[in-house]
Amino acid sequence: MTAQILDGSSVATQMLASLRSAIADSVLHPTLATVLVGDDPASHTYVGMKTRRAASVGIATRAVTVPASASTDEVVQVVAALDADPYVHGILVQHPLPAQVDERRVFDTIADRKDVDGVTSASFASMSLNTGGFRGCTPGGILTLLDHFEIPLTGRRAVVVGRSPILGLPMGMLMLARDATVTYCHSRTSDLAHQIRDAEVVIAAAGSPQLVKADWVARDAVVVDAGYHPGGIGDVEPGAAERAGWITPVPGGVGPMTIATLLTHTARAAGVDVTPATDATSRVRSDAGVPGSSSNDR
Ligand SMILES: NC(=O)C1=CN([C@@H]2O[C@H](COP(=O)(O)OP(=O)(O)OC[C@H]3O[C@@H](n4cnc5c(N)ncnc54)[C@H](OP(=O)(O)O)[C@@H]3O)[C@@H](O)[C@H]2O)C=CC1
Ligand SMILES: Nc1nc(=O)c2c([nH]1)NC[C@@H]1CN(c3ccc(C(=O)N[C@@H](CCC(=O)O)C(=O)O)cc3)C=[N+]21
Repeated sequence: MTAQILDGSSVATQMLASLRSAIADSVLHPTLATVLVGDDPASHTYVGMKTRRAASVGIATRAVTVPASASTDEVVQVVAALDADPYVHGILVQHPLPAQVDERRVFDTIADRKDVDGVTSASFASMSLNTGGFRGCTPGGILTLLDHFEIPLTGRRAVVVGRSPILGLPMGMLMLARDATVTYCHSRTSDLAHQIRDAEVVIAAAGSPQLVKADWVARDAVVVDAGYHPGGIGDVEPGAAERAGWITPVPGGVGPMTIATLLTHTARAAGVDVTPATDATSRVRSDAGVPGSSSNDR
């Protein structure tokens, strides 16, 4: 049996279609500012993808680039100016920033109402405490995807591989808020294979190509591969699809959901009424039904 596909591309396309009509029906002109520090080619590619996708739904973008040699204060000033600009509704500061820049200070300069990427300390607290605000785009997009396919989380053993502040850490907190039993693995975890063999839900977000081996994956597990490496390679070995119950493809899984979530948040930050049906990111519901008991063959 091969896994069923958590098709992020198709869900993202539906979200973008609803977004496009909601924006067209409004008098508002949502604008997203992207801040790119340095000249990392991959980061330019991501920002380019976001810009094109934004244009396709009627969201304007303003791309700000800052030299790779910039200090923390210089980047903070750029973000503060965007905070003060009434024509900018959302701000995305592309991660990672150069080593000399204090990423946390830069993120925390973003005003809460403009934090459409969900990266500030305040947004992290809201995600953890379930008190509103914008979710992180990648973790929020993953949760929307799991909800779309009605994957239950309540009571399930979920393992997150990675604990970065924009992805792994908030992902685990969101699943905890949904009553999963969450375990974090990271670079100092000594028994990664064992942890994954025991997991009913695996979120791979380590940034290490094919780190998660196919034969670690439990039968019928839900596998979300957030890794994204050149050549369409994820953090999970492709053979995992032979064992998992559900799996995200790379490409076509988490990536498109991240962008659709970012753009939905941007429209909402501008005041566009994006109905909950098109966006589960603002909705917190309790899981219907009983968690599936996936049989581990160890
Ligand atoms: N598709 C999308 O929309 C997005 C995809 N990504 C992708 O997700 C991946 C992770 O991104 P990001 O969180 O920003 O990355 P970071 O490099 O910031 O964090 C990686 C995390 O993985 C952990 N880790 C690294 N190596 C191992 C290992 N061998 N075993 C266990 N844990 C490990 C690290 O542990 P420690 O804390 O101990 O250092 C760290 O917590 C990347 O491939 C990135 O490209 C990211 C954002 C969006
Ligand atoms: N502050 C911040 N927020 C981010 O959300 C963020 C970031 N920094 N830094 C970099 C990572 C990476 N990232 C991706 C988004 C979409 C795809 C995506 O759509 N990928 C397509 C592939 C498209 C193609 O290959 O042409 C897919 O997976 O199907 C990939 C990667 C967001 N990131």
